[in-house]
Formats: sequence, structure tokens, C-alpha cells
Amino acid sequence: MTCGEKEAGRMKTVVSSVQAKELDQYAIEEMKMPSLILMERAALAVVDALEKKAETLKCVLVVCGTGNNGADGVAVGRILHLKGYDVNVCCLGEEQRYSPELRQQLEIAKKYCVSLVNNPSWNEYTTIVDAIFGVGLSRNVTGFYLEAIKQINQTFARKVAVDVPSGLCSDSGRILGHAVRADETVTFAFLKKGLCLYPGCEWAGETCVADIGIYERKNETPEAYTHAVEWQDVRCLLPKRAENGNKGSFGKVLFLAGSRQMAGAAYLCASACLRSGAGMVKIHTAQENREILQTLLPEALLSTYAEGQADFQMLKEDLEWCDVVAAGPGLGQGPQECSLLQFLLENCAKPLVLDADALNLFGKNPHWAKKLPKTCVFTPHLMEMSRMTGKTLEEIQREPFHSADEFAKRHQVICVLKDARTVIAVPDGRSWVNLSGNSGMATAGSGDVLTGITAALLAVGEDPAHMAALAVYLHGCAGDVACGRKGDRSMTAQDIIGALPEVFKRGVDKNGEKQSNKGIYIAGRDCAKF
Ligand SMILES: NC(=O)C1=CN([C@@H]2O[C@H](COP(=O)(O)OP(=O)(O)OC[C@H]3O[C@@H](n4cnc5c(N)ncnc54)[C@H](OP(=O)(O)O)[C@@H]3O)[C@@H](O)[C@H]2O)[C@@H](O)CC1
Ligand SMILES: Nc1ncnc2c1ncn2[C@@H]1O[C@H](COP(=O)(O)OP(=O)(O)O)[C@@H](O)[C@H]1O
Ligand SMILES: [K+]
Repeated sequence: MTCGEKEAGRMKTVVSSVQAKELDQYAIEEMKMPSLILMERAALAVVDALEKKAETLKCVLVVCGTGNNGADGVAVGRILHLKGYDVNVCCLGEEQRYSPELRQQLEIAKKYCVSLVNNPSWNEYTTIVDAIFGVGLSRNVTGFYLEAIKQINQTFARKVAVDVPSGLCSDSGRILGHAVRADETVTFAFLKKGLCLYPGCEWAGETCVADIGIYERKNETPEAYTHAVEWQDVRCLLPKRAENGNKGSFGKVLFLAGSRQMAGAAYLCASACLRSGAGMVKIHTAQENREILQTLLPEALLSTYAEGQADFQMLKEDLEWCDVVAAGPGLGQGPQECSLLQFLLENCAKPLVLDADALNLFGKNPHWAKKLPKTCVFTPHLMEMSRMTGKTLEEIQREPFHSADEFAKRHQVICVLKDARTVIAVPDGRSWVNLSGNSGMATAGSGDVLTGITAALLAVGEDPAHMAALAVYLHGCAGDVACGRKGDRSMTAQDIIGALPEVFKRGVDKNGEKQSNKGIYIAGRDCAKF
């Protein structure tokens, strides 16, 4: 967001370490904001966060590195000292490596008689402020830095990280050797990618994004940064339902789903779709599922085919009837399903969601890439992505943004790479990371629910990429509501569907917002967490 549009309801921006530094420089060089002012605001934001639990500030240690993260730390120490707190500042690293800003901050701190210590007694402190490394961490942590981080983690003190917990890669969220396990992180201007992905988000603790006067460049295009959907985006982007609408105008969705053994997957995606606002749903499925689905979901229309007798004419008519198609949940990968899916791809120009077995079949038939319709959403989990790309799970997980982006661009599709933190990438370069959801969603059928929500939103939304990102966010929110009701161990995919009404109702109601942004909030907003 630019300075003028700060609260205009645009999505939360998430930056890489390179972008964070570029935007610092932009503020300093183009916007003429002096670096020391940014640093003072950064330090004040940390002090603000510290004082939210003033009872922990009996004895504070600020541990600083050699760069500007350390310089922020020294400024925090000075402000606390001048407010009358008992604070020690410890600078690690050789003096000749100090950044100019750190030297300047130390000079000021000395004039104000801030207590500088060399070998702190780690266990004496009630709060430790971690200002060793920020976005400038460039390699594994070793030597006395490693020792200091271990010492910090071993204490019972409250740990507050400045910008990023030291030792955490601010791009990937990986631990580079060892990292401070923070209770809270005050990050400056924008969320960092590494604070959104696992394990980084866990190590950062509760994360506050503090406005320190650094904003996006003016007229920046949406693909320049990754974004995270939040509630205000749901309110902006979820199409309003026309009061005079009818079931035809709210989207007719066709599912090619459910083999003989997997009626449940067809039920879950179709049911989630109806609960997400679709006007009509039809399931094209194996004959054996007819009775089950008619009992479980009488609202759905059915087209069924007998074993070995795929009815291509019927599928053609279904494809003509619908507005959106979703294929794959519980479909199976036999020759019959393969030919049905191939027929679908050859005869469908409508927006299409491919999930589960459709992705596995796509992986086995790479020539289908040429048959994809203009709007196509792929929703692979890591294993399905691995099958389609030949990459290892580790490779995909290490660079989810890159993996999703590469796939989206190669196939000109929207790629929803599902994981504990799902990443969404679009061929035009836009990307999102999802912050809602919980481990209770790692339960059979949860992905089928997402397919249903995505198809419902594609049927009514203008921008399919926004709808895919919104669907992932709302799916996670429903997971959070389900978790609140049933607990992360006991919740099932059906509970996620059961929570959708509350989530969609909440689209216009602020009350339930606290649960679904995983301890990330923006400093200074009235409703502290959302
Ligand atoms: N005006 C501004 O610019 C603003 C900046 N802000 C703040 O600046 C922070 C970024 O500052 P930064 O770029 O100086 O990087 P930082 O995180 O301090 O680390 C670099 C230092 O660490 C060293 N180093 C790296 N890895 C290492 C390792 N493994 N082991 C040992 N050493 C290692 C590296 O040394 P070198 O690699 O050169 O040997 C260098 O000395 C940012 O997170 C935010 O807090 C805010 O105040 C907003 C305004
Ligand atoms: N730990 C987690 N935190 C948040 N979301 C999760 C977590 N684990 C799984 N999910 C979400 O649950 C869904 C699981 O989908 P998937 O693996 O396709 O399940 P299935 O194939 O059983 O339907 C995905 O949307 C994923 O993002
Ligand atoms: K830090």
C-alpha cells in the first residue's frame, strides 16, 4: 500500500529481505525520510510492544549485532533507559564491523549514559530484546552469535525480537543454524515472507507489523509483492449477492468427482460448494454413488455412469449446462476416469478447478497441458506437486513461492500450493500466502472442501486469482471456527463445511475476526488482533 492508501482495504503486503531493504532505501532516498528517524520510529514501536507487558520490564537486556538491526536495538536500549527502566545493552561482534548507524546509535547511547555490558549474566533478566540479526542475516549462525542465541533461548525471560528473530531466514522461514525462539516479534513496515512460513512463523511468536514510515512505492503494480488476504479483503472482494438473483445467477457448478470407493470426496466438495453460495451443483460420478449422494446431499443434481460405460454425451451436456467445472476429488485414476478427464479438457472452455486425482492424471499425461482452458486453478498439495513436476518434497517446501510461481507461469494457470501455509501464484506474477487455518485441517477430505469453495467463488467473482486466494483464506477461517468448536484433534472435513455459514456471515460482521490471523496484527489498529 502507498502512504495515501494506507487503510483503503488493500491486502497485507509481504516482502522478501531484498524488497525490505529496497523499500528502506526508497523511503530514505526518494521520500527523503532520514534513516535515523525510521530507526527511532522502529525503536519506539518495539518499546511500545515491550510496555504492553510492563510487568516484565524489571530488568531488560538488549542484545545487538553489528548491523542496523543492532542499531535498532541500541536505540531501544536508550529509550528504555530514558524512561527509567533498568536496561543493559550488549553488543556482539567486532567493532570494526559495526554499521555507520550502529556507531551513531552507540555514540548517542554513551552520551545518555546507557549501560553497556560485555558478558551479561543471561539469567538475570526478565526480558531480552533480540537485535542480533534482522533481514541482513546472510549465512548460518556460528561462533559467539550461536552461543548467545542458545543462551537467550535457555533463559525464562520474555523474548522480543526486533524485525525478525535472529537466526531465522526472513525469506524462507528456515532456521539458519540456530534461531531465537521469540515470544513476540515487532517487524517493521511489512510482514516478511519468512515470518509467514513454517517454521519461521512459530519462532516469531506473536507478530506485530509496525508502521515506521516506510511504504510501497507509488503506483506499484500488484505483482510486485506477495500479499496475505485479511478480513477487510473478504468484505471488498467477495461479490455481493444480488437481492433479485436466482439460482441460475449464483453459479452452476459441475463436479467430476467420486469413484465407486470414494463417494465421500464427491459429497464433501459439492456440499462445500453449496455452502459457499453456488446456486446449483451437479455431480458427474460413478453409478454406485447415486443413492449415497442423493441421501447425503439431496440439493445436488446427479449424472452417473456405469463401470466401463463412461457417457461422454452426458458429460458434454453437463459441460454445456454449467458455469464452472471442478474435477478430481475421489475420481480415481483408472482408464475410464482418465478418458473422462481427457474428454472434459478437450471440451471445456469454462473456468476449471483441478484437484486430487485430476492432478495425478495430469502428471501422468503432460501433453494435456495444451488442452487447459483459459481460467484454470490447480490445487496440489506437496505430494501432488511433486508428482506433477518431478521435484522432491523438500525442494518444493524449501521454496514454495518459487515452486508455485514457476508452475503457474509454465502452465498459465493459477497454482494453489497447499500446505500449512498455502501459497497461491498467478501467471502474471501476483502471489499470496495464506495465514488462516490450523493443524486440525490436516484431515482427510479437507482439500475436497477447498475445491468446493474455490469452484463456488469462481462462479461469481470477477478475478479468478482473487477468488482462489479468498477461497483459501475462507477455508482456513472455517477450519479455525471448526477447531474452536471441536478441537484440532477431533475436527473433520465435515466440521469445516459446518463452519462455513458462520464464516460467510462473519464477512459482514467484525466479531469473529480475532481467530484467523495467527497472532499477526498491525500496531495501532483499534481492534488489536484480527
Ligand atoms: N534505515 C534502515 O535501513 C532501517 C533498517 N532497519 C533495521 O535494519 C535491519 C537490517 O539491517 P542490516 O541490513 O544492516 O542487516 P542486519 O540484519 O543488521 O545484519 C547484518 C549484519 O550482520 C552480519 N551478519 C549477517 N549474517 C551473519 C552471520 N550468520 N554471522 C555473523 N554475522 C552475520 C553482517 O555482517 P557481514 O555479512 O557483512 O559480515 C552485518 O554486519 C532490519 O532488519 C531492521 O531491523 C530498521 O531500523 C528500519 C530502518
Ligand atoms: N497444519 C495446517 N495448518 C493449516 N492448514 C492446513 C494444515 N494442514 C493442512 N492444511 C490445509 O488442509 C487442506 C488439506 O488438503 P489435502 O491435503 O488436499 O487434503 P485431502 O486430500 O485429504 O482432501 C489444505 O487446504 C491445507 O492447506
Ligand atoms: K532480530
